Amino acid sequence: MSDPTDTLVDEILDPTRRINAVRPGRGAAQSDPATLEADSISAWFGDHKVLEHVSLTMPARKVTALIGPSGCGKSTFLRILNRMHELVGSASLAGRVLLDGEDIYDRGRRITHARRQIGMVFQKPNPFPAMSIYDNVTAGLKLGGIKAGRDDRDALVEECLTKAGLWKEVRDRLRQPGGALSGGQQQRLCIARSLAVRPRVLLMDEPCSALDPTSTRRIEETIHELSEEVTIVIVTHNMQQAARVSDQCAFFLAEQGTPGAIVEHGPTGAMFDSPQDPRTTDYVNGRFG
Ligand SMILES: Nc1ncnc2c1ncn2[C@@H]1O[C@H](COP(=O)(O)OP(=O)(O)OP(=O)(O)O)[C@@H](O)[C@H]1O
Repeated sequence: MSDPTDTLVDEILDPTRRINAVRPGRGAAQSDPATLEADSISAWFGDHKVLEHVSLTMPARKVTALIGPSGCGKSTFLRILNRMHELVGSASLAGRVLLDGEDIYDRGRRITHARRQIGMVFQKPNPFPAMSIYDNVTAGLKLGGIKAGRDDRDALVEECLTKAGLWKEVRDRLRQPGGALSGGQQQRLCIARSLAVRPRVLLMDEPCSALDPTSTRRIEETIHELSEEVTIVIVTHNMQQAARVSDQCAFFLAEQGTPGAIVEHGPTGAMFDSPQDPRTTDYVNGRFG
C-alpha cells in the first residue's frame, strides 16, 4: 500500500483545479459524479496474476459494493480504479478504466488527472494528527500551493465537513488537532479532506473495519448522504453493510489458485435475495469466506 499522503498531494497538483477547489457550489460540470467503467481488467504482481478480465460499470450517483473472500483482488481492483496499483513496483495491468467514457490510462493522460477526480478513503483513518481539523480539510489546497481567500477556505471547510457529517460535532473546535477526534470522527474528517478537491468518484477500502458499531453506522449514513454528490465504490467484508449502503454489488472470487474474477453482479436486493450463482448464495449467507 502506498502512502496515502502522496496521493493527496498528487490529487491537487494541477492548478486547473484551483477554481473548483476553492469555490464551494460552483464548477458543477467538472465535479459532477461520473460513471466509472472497468473494461476487461487483468492485473499482476510480478508473474502472479491476481485479476482476470474483470468488467464492471459503476454508475454515477450510485453506491457499488465490492464483496468477496480475502485475497480475491477487491483492493487491487479498487486501486486500479484510480491508478494507485501502478505505484507498486512489481504491478502491471491490462484493460481500460473509463471515467465518463475517457480512459484514465490513455497515453498522455497524467496520473494526477485520475487521482484528483477519483479520491480514496482508506481502511485506517489517516488524518494529519497534529494538524488542526480545519487545516486537515484544507491540507490538499495548501500542499498544492493553491491560494484561496480566507472566506473561500472557511466556506469550503464548512461545506466538506457538513457533507462528511462532522460539521455539527466540530464547528466549535476547528482549531483542535485532528488526532484528538475519535476514530469514527477521524474517518469522517478524512472523507471531508477527500471531498475538498471535489472528486467525481470516491473509493472506500473497508472504511469501517477499524471502527466501532456506532461509528460504523454514522459512516454508513454519510455514505448514503454523499451518494448524490459523488459516485461511491466501497470494499466491504460486512454483508449487512453491503446490503445497507449499496445500490449494486459485485461478488469477486479467486477459486483454487486462479485469478480473481467477478462471479456475479447486480442490484443489491437481487444479489442477496435471489442470487443466480450458487457460489454467491453460499457467500452472502456466510457459508464461506
Ligand atoms: N503489493 C503486493 N505485492 C504482491 N502481491 C500482492 C500485493 N498486494 C496484493 N497482493 C496479492 O494480490 C492478491 C489480491 O489481493 P487483494 O489485497 O487485492 O485482495 P482482497 O480481496 O482485497 O483481500 P482482503 O479482503 O484480504 O483485503 C492476493 O493474492 C495478494 O496476496
